[in-house]
Parts: sequence; C-alpha cells; structure tokens
Amino acid sequence: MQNDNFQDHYPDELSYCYGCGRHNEHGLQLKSSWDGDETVALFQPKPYHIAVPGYVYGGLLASLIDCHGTGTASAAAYRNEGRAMDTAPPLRFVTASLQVDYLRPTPLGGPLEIRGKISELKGRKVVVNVTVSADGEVCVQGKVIAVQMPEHMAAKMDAIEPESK
Ligand SMILES: CCCCCCCCCC(=O)SCCNC(=O)CCNC(=O)[C@H](O)C(C)(C)COP(=O)(O)OP(=O)(O)OC[C@H]1O[C@@H](n2cnc3c(N)ncnc32)[C@H](O)[C@@H]1OP(=O)(O)O
Repeated sequence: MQNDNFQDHYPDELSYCYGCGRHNEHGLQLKSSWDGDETVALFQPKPYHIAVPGYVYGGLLASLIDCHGTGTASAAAYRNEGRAMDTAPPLRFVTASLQVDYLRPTPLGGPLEIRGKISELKGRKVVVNVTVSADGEVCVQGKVIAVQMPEHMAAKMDAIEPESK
C-alpha cells in the first residue's frame, strides 16, 4: 500500500537528491513507503530512460535501488527506535555500498515496482535487499549498505548551489 512517503519527511536541505529529492525538479523524485515489514515504491520510466530500444537503462535502475535502499534504511532506523521520521535527533543515511545484478532485461513500458527488505540493522549501518520488478517479474536485484551520514557531510548543507535548487 502506498502511503506516508519516507522522502516527504526528509528535511528541506536534504531534499535535492537527484534520485529522491522532492525539491529537485530535474530528478526522479522516487517515493518509498512501508508495506508491512517490506518497503515499496513505484516508478514510471519515461521513454527517454532507454538502454537498448524497448528496455530500461541500467543506471536508472541502480539509482532506484540506491534511493529506495537509503530511504528504507532511514525509515527502518526510526521504526527500530519507535519514532516518527521527522522527530529529533535525525537519522539520515547515505550509500556506503551499492551492488546491482541485472537478472533479465527490464521492459520499458509500464510502472516498475521497487521492493526493499531489511537484512541487517546494527549501529550506524543498515543493509537492505532490493528488487525491481516489471509486469510482476523480478528483473534486477541489489543490495544497499547504508550508513548514517557523518557530521562532515552535514556541514556541506549550506553549500547548496542556487542552480541545483
Ligand atoms: C541523507 C538524507 C537523504 C539524502 C538523500 C539520500 C541519499 C541517496 C543515496 C546517495 O547517493 S548518498 C551519496 C553517495 N554516498 C556517499 O557519498 C558516501 C561516501 N562515503 C562516506 O561518507 C563514508 O565512507 C561512509 C559514511 C559511507 C562510511 O564512513 P564511516 O566512517 O561513517 O563508516 P565506518 O567506518 O564507521 O563504518 C560503519 C559501518 O559501515 C560499514 N561500511 C562502511 N563503508 C562501507 C562500505 N563501503 N562497504 C561496506 N560496508 C561499509 C563498516 O564496515 C561499519 O560496519 P560495522 O558497524 O558492521 O563494522
């Protein structure tokens, strides 16, 4: 069930990510939410998200896995602490490792379903297994190791260029 998107709870200054930032008008604006103990997102590729004609570009698929994984990591960390996502102190995650396996060509046409399962949550690290399916068939699987964002990255938040807004 699609509801209460994780990315809508990111603070404004962390909402310019190309993959999932709601303030990035040039980006993908991925929206992820809980579905029981799993997470889900739907994404409709555009005709120009093309690789081989008729199939989705693999870099786009990796981006969807990346941002769904980091969003899932953040939501899982809040859930683990029994807190709502916009409560303090903030739990923000970046990608430490992104592994992607393309199992079969992903048809370019209808919406893609991205699903996440948390396989580990320990300390500052969350590991999320992610699949991307088209027409009910898993085409891509990936693993995201997300780590809580270090303070020195947060310090750069003042450096958002006006043209990226
Ligand atoms: C933030 C809010 C939302 C923003 C939008 C969503 C983001 C969208 C996704 C992205 O594109 S983020 C941008 C791409 N990622 C980066 O630029 C991150 C660059 N790397 C770093 O800043 C650091 O390497 C990192 C924060 C990921 C880890 O450095 P730390 O010094 O904080 O990690 P540390 O050494 O303390 O390790 C913590 C745990 O993570 C594990 N780890 C760290 N790097 C790893 C790695 N590369 N592969 C596997 N595991 C890794 C490490 O083994 C350890 O596990 P254990 O606790 O089990 O021992």
